Amino acid sequence: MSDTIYALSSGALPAGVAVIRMSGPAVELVLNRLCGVVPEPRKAALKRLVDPVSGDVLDEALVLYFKGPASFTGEDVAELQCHGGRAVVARILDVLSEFEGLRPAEAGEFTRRAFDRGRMDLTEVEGLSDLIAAETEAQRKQAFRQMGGGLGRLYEDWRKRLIHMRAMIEADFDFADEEDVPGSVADQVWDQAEGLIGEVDQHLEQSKSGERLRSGLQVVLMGAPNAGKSSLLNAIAGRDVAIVTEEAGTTRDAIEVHLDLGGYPVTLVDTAGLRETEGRVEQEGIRRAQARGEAADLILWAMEPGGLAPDHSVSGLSADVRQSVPVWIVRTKVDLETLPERDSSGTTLEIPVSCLDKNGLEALIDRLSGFVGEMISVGEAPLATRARHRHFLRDCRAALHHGFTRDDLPGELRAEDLRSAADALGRITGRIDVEDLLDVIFRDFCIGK
Ligand SMILES: Nc1nc2c(ncn2[C@@H]2O[C@H](COP(=O)(O)OP(=O)(O)OP(=O)(O)O)[C@@H](O)[C@H]2O)c(=O)[nH]1
Repeated sequence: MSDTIYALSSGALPAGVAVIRMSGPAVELVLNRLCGVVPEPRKAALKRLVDPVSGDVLDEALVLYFKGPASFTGEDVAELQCHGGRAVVARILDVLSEFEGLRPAEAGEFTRRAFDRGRMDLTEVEGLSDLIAAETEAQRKQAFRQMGGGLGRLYEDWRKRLIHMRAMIEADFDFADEEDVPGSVADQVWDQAEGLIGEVDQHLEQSKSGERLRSGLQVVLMGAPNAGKSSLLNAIAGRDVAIVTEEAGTTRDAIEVHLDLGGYPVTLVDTAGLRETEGRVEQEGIRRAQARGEAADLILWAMEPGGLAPDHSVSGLSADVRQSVPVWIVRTKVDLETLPERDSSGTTLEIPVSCLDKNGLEALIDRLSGFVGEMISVGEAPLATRARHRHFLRDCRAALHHGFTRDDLPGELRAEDLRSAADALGRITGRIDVEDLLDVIFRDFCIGK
């Protein structure tokens, strides 16, 4: 019999209300001892909680009981909605710890029990984790949809189709008689498999947006020392995040701010100015700046009047980065100069900005929002949101493609490819052989969830 677990499931104390949650076989006994009765399932009951040993009244709380399996974990679950004072919560947790068979829950343990009892598949578990971590509206929507099973249903539908295809081929082996047109069932099946390859490809392509939305876009400020990068970061963030001085080489380590641009998450990164230097700390800062630039979704290259463009700077961007990452030139400190007419034939976008009088700032933020909206265009279709999903989708596609193209192989071997493709999808939803993945997935959860 499993332990009964308990934890404070609500946030930091003190708070108006705190929610203490319990799950496991001893829940009914605990409720009987604490409040003298097990309330009717799913009906809130206002009860005095009493320490069964001393008879002290601990608090007056709303008690909710969910009889398993109709509960979040599938076990008997109770929620004590008590006053959110530190001493109140500490005393109730203390009293719970005295019950035999009760112990504090580990991080993510309630959800892990829900998964183990088949209440949620792995994509739903991940959706729940993302929902708790969501910082912007678009992230919230995506996570909520995934938690509701949208993604899991898509993969389950594909998996069932694959199982059906394999069954058709196997039935064909078993009942083949010599008058049948050879290969006709198999041909139909492999036509369907080809269709599924197309669906997987399309899903993988669209899912780039899903992953970007989950993790946020990286916009990295780069340029020569003193070009005005930190000032720009502060101006866009609307607060003093990075230190600004007249001294070149002020910023050493990368500094991040999280922005919500029209509901989409963006991490804006300030980096050390790029130049040749002997200073070991500054060299390390520049190495980190280059690394952030390589991983960026967009580089904003700050260039002060008379400054150097990325291609001409002493320690500018490598050709590789220039090719793979879009770069916008932000002409900083434009309050100091009259902008010369520039040749508009260049392909790099140039945006004039002054952090002193805020000219051009709004236009820059608007352009950024537009860019982010284009990079993360999510529609209503469920999207893969993790590298883990992509990995197994590629395995699925590879197996299907192998079976589809190798018509020189015996039918049994090709049918095996259908099984491998279905198994790869089963690993995404957790129906198949995922023990090794569980610790990684549940590691991100907080206690009480
Ligand atoms: N006039 C004017 N001065 C600015 C503007 N933006 C920044 N500065 C000044 O330029 C200097 C350098 O600004 P920073 O924002 O620290 O530049 P940085 O590129 O982060 O510098 P490093 O950290 O050394 O790489 C400071 O003295 C700022 O006050 C601007 O829009 N107009």
